[in-house]
Amino acid sequence: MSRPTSLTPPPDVKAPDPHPSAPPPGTELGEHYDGCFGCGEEQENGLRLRTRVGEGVSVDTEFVVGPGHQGAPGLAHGGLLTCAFDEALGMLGFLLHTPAVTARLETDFRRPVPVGSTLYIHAWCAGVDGRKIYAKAVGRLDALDGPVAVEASALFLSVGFEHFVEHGRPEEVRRAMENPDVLKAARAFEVNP
Ligand SMILES: CCCCCCCCCCCCCC(=O)SCCNC(=O)CCNC(=O)[C@H](O)C(C)(C)COP(=O)(O)OP(=O)(O)OC[C@H]1O[C@@H](n2cnc3c(N)ncnc32)[C@H](O)[C@@H]1OP(=O)(O)O
Repeated sequence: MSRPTSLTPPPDVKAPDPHPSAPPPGTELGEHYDGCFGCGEEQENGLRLRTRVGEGVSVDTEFVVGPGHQGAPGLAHGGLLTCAFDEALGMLGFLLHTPAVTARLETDFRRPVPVGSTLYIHAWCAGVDGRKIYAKAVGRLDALDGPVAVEASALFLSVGFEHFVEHGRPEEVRRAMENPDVLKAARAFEVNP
């Protein structure tokens, strides 16, 4: 089946406000699940990214590129850079108060990202149209106003928590639901849409 390719919201769609219960700017959003490759503390080989809430529906994520993230010698692997962007963009759902999954993600690599550098990723929501969440992100090298190295555009789709329960391997889903923080987040989304 052919899919629309546009990652731009329809012209009448405006950037949304954060949900009233969204944490204020400056708040560090913890890991959403300890086994997550992007942010989980228990994921041995993961990126362990940390994300802070920005103004409006936006977040800031830092990716410190280490020797374990190489593609070419001394340079970050493009797939891992895309992963860091997916993680940052995925966190926007928490400010909109809806669990959401990536449907489409396009990454533009503008400059090589060397090992030892920090990528400052700023991600924001450009619009919400029904279940569709249009999001953008830019990653700058070594400073908040550093040169642009990577840009991304994405379409996320809001899903219910049943998406994860139905599709995830039962062992991990069960273990995640035993974590009071995950359970609390799931309940908050369910009772306070
Ligand atoms: C228990 C622990 C919980 C922890 C929670 C943590 C959450 C955070 C995790 C964060 C981790 C980081 C993030 C991650 O890594 S998320 C992991 C990577 N993503 C996935 O695994 C998602 C896999 N895909 C799906 O599950 C389904 O395809 C989804 C749910 C996305 C849509 O299937 P669904 O049956 O629901 O919807 P639909 O097919 O009727 O489509 C609806 C509309 O959308 C349009 N459309 C669809 N696809 C595309 C596309 N590719 N391009 C353009 N448009 C697309 C479509 O045309 C239609 O438009 P319209 O005709 O209405 O105009």
